[in-house]
Amino acid sequence: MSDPLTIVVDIEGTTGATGFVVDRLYPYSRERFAAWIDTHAGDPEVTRAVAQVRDALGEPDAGTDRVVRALNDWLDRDEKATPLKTLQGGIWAAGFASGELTSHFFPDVIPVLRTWHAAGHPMYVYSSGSVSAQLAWFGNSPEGDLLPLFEGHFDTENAGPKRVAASYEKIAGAIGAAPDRIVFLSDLAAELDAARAAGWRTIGVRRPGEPHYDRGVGNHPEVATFDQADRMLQQ
Ligand SMILES: CSCCC(=O)C(=O)COP(=O)(O)O
Ligand SMILES: [Mg+2]
Repeated sequence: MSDPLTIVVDIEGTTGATGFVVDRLYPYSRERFAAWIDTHAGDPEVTRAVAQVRDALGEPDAGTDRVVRALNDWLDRDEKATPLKTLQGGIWAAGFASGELTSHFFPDVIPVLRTWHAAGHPMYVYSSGSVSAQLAWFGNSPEGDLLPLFEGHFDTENAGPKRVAASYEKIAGAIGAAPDRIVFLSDLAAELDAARAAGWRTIGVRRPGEPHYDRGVGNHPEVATFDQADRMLQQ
């Protein structure tokens, strides 16, 4: 018998509502970028992210105001730029640690994640949200700490962009699993296409009410809930 499939999940639109991220988390970070950058000037993660913003702008001497403007422009366009995600991750992690933020999951998700873990499926997260954001998110769920369910976390910094096949090849190498023994669940066809191009199995999560619903998930096997995904994996 073959090893259990490795399951990799996206966050926004797949395990939780896009609206929660955009309406709750994004404003939370927007209000705090300037103070965060100025009060964490000695933090290497912040220094690196600010340098990446300056590089992207082509303005090596950009001050905090200019950097914050760039971050907010990316937020307005929902551009998943790595330095934006790094800085958001630090700000959100502090918000989760203080109890100001709690994460959000669709009601079908946590029970199925527990079932998959109990059945021996190694599970990972791959999100544009930074690894620090992911750790805070899964560590502070309405049902407590979900981190023990996962073997590891990938983001655009340690794996690369989510619409590029090479990122999935890199993750498969890091996990040490054969590509055709990994299944990726995401709400975005472009991400699923990239995973499939790397040889992964794919499941498109298409939830009524989500902003990407009308776009569909291309020609990937499609579910509306994690219960349906669980049944699909058992076939
Ligand atoms: C707690 S992670 C925050 C979500 C986020 O910032 C994001 O961009 C999610 O994108 P995903 O790749 O999970 O769709
Ligand atoms: Mg998503």
